[in-house]
Amino acid sequence: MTTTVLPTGTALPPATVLPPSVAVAPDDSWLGPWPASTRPAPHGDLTVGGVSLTEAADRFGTPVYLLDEDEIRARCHAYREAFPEAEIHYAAKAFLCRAMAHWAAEEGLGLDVCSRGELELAVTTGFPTEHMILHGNAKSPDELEAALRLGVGRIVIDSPAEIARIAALVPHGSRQKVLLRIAPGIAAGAHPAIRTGTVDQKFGLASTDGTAQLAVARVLEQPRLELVGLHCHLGSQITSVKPFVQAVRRMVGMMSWARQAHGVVLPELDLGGGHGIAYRPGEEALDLRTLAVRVQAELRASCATVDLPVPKLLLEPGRAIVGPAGVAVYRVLSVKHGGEGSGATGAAARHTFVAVDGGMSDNPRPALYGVRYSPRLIGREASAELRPAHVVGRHCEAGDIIASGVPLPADIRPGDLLAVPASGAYQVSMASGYNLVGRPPVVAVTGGSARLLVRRESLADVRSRDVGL
Ligand SMILES: Cc1ncc(COP(=O)(O)O)c(C=O)c1O
Ligand SMILES: N[C@@H](CCCC[NH3+])C(=O)O
Repeated sequence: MTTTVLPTGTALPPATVLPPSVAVAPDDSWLGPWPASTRPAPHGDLTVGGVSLTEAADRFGTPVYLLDEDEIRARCHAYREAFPEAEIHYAAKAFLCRAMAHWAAEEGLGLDVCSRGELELAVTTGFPTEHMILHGNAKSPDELEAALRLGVGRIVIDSPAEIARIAALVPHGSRQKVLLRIAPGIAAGAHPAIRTGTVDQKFGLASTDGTAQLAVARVLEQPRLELVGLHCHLGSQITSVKPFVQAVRRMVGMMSWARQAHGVVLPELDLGGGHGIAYRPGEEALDLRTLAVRVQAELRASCATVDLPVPKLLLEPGRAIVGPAGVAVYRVLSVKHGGEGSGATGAAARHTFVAVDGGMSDNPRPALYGVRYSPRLIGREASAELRPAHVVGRHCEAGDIIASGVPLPADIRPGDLLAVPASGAYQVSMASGYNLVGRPPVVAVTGGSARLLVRRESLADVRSRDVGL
């Protein structure tokens, strides 16, 4: 895996001049890397949601994450339209703050939560707990206790041991709705670390060796558990419809088995999330409409084949709701050129390194999965020719790389601003305290105004947790 080295394929000769027009926002497609509201503005600026990115950088400091509220709402709406009979639960792990929970609720989405933190933050916004699904391959006793106390709608059982554990927490006279997470034996997802549909990994119960079948029987024996359906989540950043169609077939097969073996007709099928987005110009996203047509048609057909009533479909998209709505803005802190000779890859090359004031502490995805982004200069007209540069973070690791070989003006310099599209998912939510630089603020933009949702983590925040000497 090439996560900590610069890929040799991007080592363009220093003299290579790329075509003068970088793919300029806005992208026509709502699945493009920039939010649909993105517009060019004077002096090389861009606006998103009517808000100037350079003004936002000045007002909130950098790095800063902007979320286009209308884009998020439109994406929630698009899911509801594409799957009119399904329940759509936004996967909070992609990004959660109170405003995000509020938008999801207002747009008629439920919430997939996987920790007590996510659950209780959403509860503080008044998010209805009956529209929440609790996940987790290792739920703690206090998480389960909180979920039951607060009335979470469904709990997804992810291991045999959980069955009796959850049942024991359900008060006398009531029943908890549960789904069983199945590992359907399908390999899909952009990186091995985010493929969760295969049978030999930590999520779900394998249907190939009888583990899942035994778990169905055990759940049905528990009078305080109501088995409402089966769940699977294949993985993340999947850009093809095929694995989802295959999953429908396998899951319906399993539901058919449950009826034959136990006489139960399970009313729900949860297919999880995993819908891929474009991170760079020209990259493919999963097409929502095609997904909707193919999955719903397969569900009807598979059920008809085994004479099962069509279950209610549940989906849990995270990235596809919030990812394309986010833009990260960084300030350049230093520009330097690598020396002649071998770099981290061992290949002879001389690269330009543009270092910004954030990096793997606000976006660990490049270091985790070897992915690369497509930053662009904002805030000044650049007449210099475009040359390939590596945009790197400020952290103490050579693998802290945001982009490789992206075209930037040859006179890029400290003080310049770089904006990175498709930054709404799994960046702020996976931000860390590395090097104690402080996690960045999150700002909502809509209708020409910007409002702070999550403030920057300060030295005072860090000090307040540090209680010993
Ligand atoms: C159970 C479950 N549901 C939904 C999601 C959301 O995935 P994505 O953000 O790729 O749509 C995840 C994360 O991959 C997950 O683990
Ligand atoms: N964190 C991953 C996706 C995994 C989603 C959680 N199951 C990403 O950044 O792409």
